[in-house]
Amino acid sequence: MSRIIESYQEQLTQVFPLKKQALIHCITNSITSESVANAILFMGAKPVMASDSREVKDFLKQADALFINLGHLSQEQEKSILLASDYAGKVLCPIVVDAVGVGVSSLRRCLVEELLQKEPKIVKGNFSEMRSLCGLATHARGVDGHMADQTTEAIEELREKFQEMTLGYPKTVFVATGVRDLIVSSQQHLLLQNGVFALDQVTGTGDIVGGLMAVFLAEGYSAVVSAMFAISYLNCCGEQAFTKTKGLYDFRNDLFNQLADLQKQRDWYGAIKGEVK
Ligand SMILES: Nc1ncnc2c1ncn2[C@@H]1O[C@H](COP(=O)(O)OP(=O)(O)OP(=O)(O)O)[C@@H](O)[C@H]1O
Ligand SMILES: Cc1ncsc1CCO
Ligand SMILES: [Mg+2]
Repeated sequence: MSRIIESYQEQLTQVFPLKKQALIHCITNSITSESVANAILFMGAKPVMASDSREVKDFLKQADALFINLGHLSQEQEKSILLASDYAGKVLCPIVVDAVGVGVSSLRRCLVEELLQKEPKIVKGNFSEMRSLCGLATHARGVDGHMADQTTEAIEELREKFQEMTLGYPKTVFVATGVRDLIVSSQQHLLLQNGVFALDQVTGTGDIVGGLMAVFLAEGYSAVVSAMFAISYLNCCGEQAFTKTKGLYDFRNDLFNQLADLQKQRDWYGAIKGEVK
């Protein structure tokens, strides 16, 4: 049994089926919006994708968590993101920020820095995005993570930077995704090891995992546990899908089937691999 399972076994055995049909307000990119919405639905929660600044507060009043994804930023979306994050901060609605493309655009970087002031529960991105956010050298190109930013040395360097970040932002958990996945809070850090390469080849898997983190926050789990559940569940679904399918599009479809189905197996978490420190 892995250290991760040992440490979180009680919560892992009880997480599914989800206890409330949480409403997740997503301000996300139009490229993968449908994937994020269906992933949230297939998990057993409810998505709403509302991003017009004139109505964002009305939707947020009903929401149990807010997912902000910078993937397809526009002036109007920036306005909505700032309004929504202000309001969520006031009503204590948990926020996940997906810092898509932050390594490439200073506009996005400034926005993430502003969002950090709103005390989001989780700020995530792939290794290239998160290294860049922390001021480390990066091979960030477009919105994809680069393998050179995920070597053991690069991961260790980022872990130290994340720990520094938690001194300034103690209420935020920092997460980097890729072949391995790093989760760092002011108290502890986790390094997860599940998943398959096909998850990197299908667009939006990072966006989905951000939406799933918001689902678990809405269910009342801590930020570390929510990040771990989201990544581990998606990656176990990916492993299952990969064994069954031939082409990438079949893989993508079966990944969604698995999101709905794997949770029905009591021992779904048995394949989780990783370390806790
Ligand atoms: N090569 C890989 N091996 C195993 N798991 C992977 C691999 N690449 C990505 N993953 C998993 O896929 C999910 C998405 O991570 P990734 O780093 O690709 O996000 P991303 O770059 O933000 O994706 P996108 O921009 O397409 O939404 C995570 O759960 C991660 O653990
Ligand atoms: C391809 C792409 N471009 C901006 S966001 C996005 C989806 C992955 O986040
Ligand atoms: Mg991403």
